[in-house]
Amino acid sequence: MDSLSLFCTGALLAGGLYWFVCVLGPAERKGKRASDLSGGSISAEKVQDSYKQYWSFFRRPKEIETAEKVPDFVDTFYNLVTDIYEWGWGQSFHFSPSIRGKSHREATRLHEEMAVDLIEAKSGDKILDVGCGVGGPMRAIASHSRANVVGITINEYQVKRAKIHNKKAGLDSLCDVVCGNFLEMPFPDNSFDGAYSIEATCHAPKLNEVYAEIFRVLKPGALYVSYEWVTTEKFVSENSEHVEIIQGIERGDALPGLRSYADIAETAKNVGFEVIKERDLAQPPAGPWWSRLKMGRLAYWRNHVVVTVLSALGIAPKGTVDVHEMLFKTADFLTRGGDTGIFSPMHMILCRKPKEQEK
Ligand SMILES: C=C(CC[C@@H](C)[C@H]1CC[C@H]2C3=CC[C@H]4[C@H](C)[C@@H](O)CC[C@]4(C)[C@H]3CC[C@]12C)C(C)C
Ligand SMILES: C[S@@+](CC[C@H](N)C(=O)[O-])C[C@H]1O[C@@H](n2cnc3c(N)ncnc32)[C@H](O)[C@@H]1O
Repeated sequence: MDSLSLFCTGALLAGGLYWFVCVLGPAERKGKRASDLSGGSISAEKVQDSYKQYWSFFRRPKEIETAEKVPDFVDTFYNLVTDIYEWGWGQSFHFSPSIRGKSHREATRLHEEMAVDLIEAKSGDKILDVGCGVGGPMRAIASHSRANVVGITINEYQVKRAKIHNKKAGLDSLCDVVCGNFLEMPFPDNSFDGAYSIEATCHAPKLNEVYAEIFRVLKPGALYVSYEWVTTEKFVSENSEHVEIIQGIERGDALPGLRSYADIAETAKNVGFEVIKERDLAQPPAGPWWSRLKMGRLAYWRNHVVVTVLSALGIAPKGTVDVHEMLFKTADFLTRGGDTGIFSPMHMILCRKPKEQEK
């Protein structure tokens, strides 16, 4: 081969690789590129070991007895997955019912706006986002209501990402983000006009602990809405397929054990809330929340090739392939959870902190 054809072949290969990674790579075109995938706050050389530690901790979620270690492992989980989530899903780390004629982006936004409408947030209010991720919902909610939103996440890397996004969106005057544990929040009693949590409190080993903490920081009369991950009334604990699906969801999503839908309102009442509304938003007429996952299978396969190539080239940290493979399998368990109807990621509960507190 002469040098000109060698050059042309090389240029074609490089162009093809660029197109595969940078053009096709970002499935949702939301700012993260495949070539930027990192282990969050974990240094590149420690990603593989951290993944192994995570996996051995969450392999058997029901057997986790060391509840106090959960937040640290949840933090590790989000260091490992945050970039992949942003790259392949977007800035809102949750599901939403699919809506005929609307894009995923629009359906996501409507699901987020519903939360803030339920808690009647208005301009000037101070609203708490419990487990805020990189702030997709926070930005939608702040621009919809003009309320001031303060988000809390256990993961320092997410704080950094959320602040960058807030600034880019011109919403940094309405949105603030702090790093902390939602089981011991760094906020005074009675300091928020409202609160919401979107698919986040499922990471708490004990739901009553996080609900009690939210109750503490809310002003009397304030509303709180949560979209909870639950097993539904269709889940049968003696059915081995059901158990396999639920355990698959737990270990691939850093969950210390999924709760039954029947426990949610009871827990809220036990910490002092009045329960105003409770509804599984996944129930008809809602379109399936898992159709987006199902439709994405081909893209996830392509993503896996991209991640494998980048990891082999030393661009993505070693271990990214394992993390991606875990997510690939988790997507399948979640889809099966949706198809069988035994699992819902959007069991909605709306609560009020009573105006007059009993002494
Ligand atoms: C609420 C939580 C997260 C919910 C979802 C946002 C995520 C659950 C599973 C994730 C994904 C699975 C497959 C990935 C795919 C293999 C990859 O190529 C691109 C990213 C995924 C689509 C990823 C995106 C986010 C999820 C859908 C939990 C953690 C409580
Ligand atoms: C699936 S993400 C959802 C993020 C966001 N609500 C959204 O919908 O985009 C769950 C979030 O809960 C946070 N989280 C989990 N356990 C936490 C804890 N103990 N304290 C604070 N945040 C926590 C994670 O860091 C992450 O930001």
